[in-house]
Amino acid sequence: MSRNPWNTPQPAVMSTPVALISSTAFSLGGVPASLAVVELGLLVATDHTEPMTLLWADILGAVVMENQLIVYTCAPKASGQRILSKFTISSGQPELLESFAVATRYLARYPWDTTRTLNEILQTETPDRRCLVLINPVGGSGAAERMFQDVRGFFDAAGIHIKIQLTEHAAHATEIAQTLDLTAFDFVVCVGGDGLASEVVQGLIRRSDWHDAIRFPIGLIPGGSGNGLTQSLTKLVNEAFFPENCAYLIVKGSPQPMDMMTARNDHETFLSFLSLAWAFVADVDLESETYRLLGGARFTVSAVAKVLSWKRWHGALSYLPAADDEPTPTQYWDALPASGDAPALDLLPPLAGPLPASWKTIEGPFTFFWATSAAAPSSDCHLAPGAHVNDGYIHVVAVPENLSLVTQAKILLALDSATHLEYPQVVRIKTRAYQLRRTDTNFVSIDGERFGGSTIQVQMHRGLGRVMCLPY
Ligand SMILES: Nc1ncnc2c1ncn2[C@@H]1O[C@H](COP(=O)(O)OP(=O)(O)OP(=O)(O)O)[C@@H](O)[C@H]1O
Repeated sequence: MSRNPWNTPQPAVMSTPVALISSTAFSLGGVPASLAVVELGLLVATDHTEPMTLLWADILGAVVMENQLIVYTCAPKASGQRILSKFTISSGQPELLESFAVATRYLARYPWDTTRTLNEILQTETPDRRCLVLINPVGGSGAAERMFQDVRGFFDAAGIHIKIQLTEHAAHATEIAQTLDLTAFDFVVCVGGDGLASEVVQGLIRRSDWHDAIRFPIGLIPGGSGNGLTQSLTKLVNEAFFPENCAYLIVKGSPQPMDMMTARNDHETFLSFLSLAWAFVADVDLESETYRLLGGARFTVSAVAKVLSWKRWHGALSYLPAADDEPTPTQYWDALPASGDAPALDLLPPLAGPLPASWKTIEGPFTFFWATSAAAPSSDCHLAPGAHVNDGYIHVVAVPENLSLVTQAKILLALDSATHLEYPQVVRIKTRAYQLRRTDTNFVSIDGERFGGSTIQVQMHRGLGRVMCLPY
């Protein structure tokens, strides 16, 4: 169950609301109206209509224009998609309008707290926020720029100042993140796929101030072909998966801890926030580049070609098993001081050395291997139901055996509905550190990016980074 305070079911109308401020000096559509700031939202009433409540959960902000209070809301439609709309109410009393606007902006941003007095709220101008918006113009089907224009209103309504920058080439987002003045913005928004966000993460972790930089909050709008993190986040807080809802999570949200993993081979390290795919999935992901002109269909075409190729991947998975009764992993920053050149790798054995006695090993051949920190490493694949972006665990889903063409196809098709776990050939493992030793020389795919090496080790760091989201 989500602990998100905004998402608890709320009645549209309060029966006995206690008002923080209320006034009858308003008019709505030319008829006298009353407006009250109550626990659930703004309560509006006229003599001619049923009272209605604009919920704080849906309100993004408010401004005063001439003699009007304009409240921006984004209640979801039946499909769950949030739609930006304006509610306007008039009054001839400018100070009253301003009081309601200040209180609305405050309560739209911070959940109701009875310890704050009206005076405190009215004297606290909610600070504006600033964000850098990075857009990958070639991500997915190339529609990221237009997609951001469609959701930009959510940022404006919430009073967030934005600076837009289009990425001009591969690795541009890494360069930007490496030199970004972290004091100039409150967070960065990536409009693209997981690959764009991954580039930002690589830039942040390569800085000399990495221990501050890696906690710089990242928001995501799904404008790529692989949008696993946004899919996983929306699921966690019971939001529908639409670009508007992802914008809502950013503007109504605050920085939330996000697990990250260090992957290493014998010559480099890579910081991942989502997943490592090897075998079938990695080959399909990386080879689908060849079919980019086909848009989203490129993955299907690439997958069919790969199933028919009858390829198998040889190697061994070794991992630190998680005991059922082990204590919850400690958040990285609670356990370790901000020191060293990079996140500490205390759970991994030397790359060429023997494995710890407590580790287990599964030998291949592997047909399927995907390790994820979130439930959905890709928007249409519910790989590890129940996995949480801040549970401190890596969830490995693998098939360490040969499969018939038919069973392989059935398991792949079952990923969408998470029924793949019902197949006895599918193994699910929970771990904080693992090693993959393999004979093939293909790249694995980490958050959509290529990574090589015959031996790859991965360690989880619980809550190392931060993502903009509603509390989860
Ligand atoms: N202007 C650009 N020109 C070419 N490549 C770019 C540009 N901007 C970003 N990229 C590259 O695009 C890659 C993929 O981006 P992104 O994840 O946003 O989209 P995607 O369609 O989901 O990608 P993927 O190919 O991983 O499925 C990034 O890793 C980045 O290197």
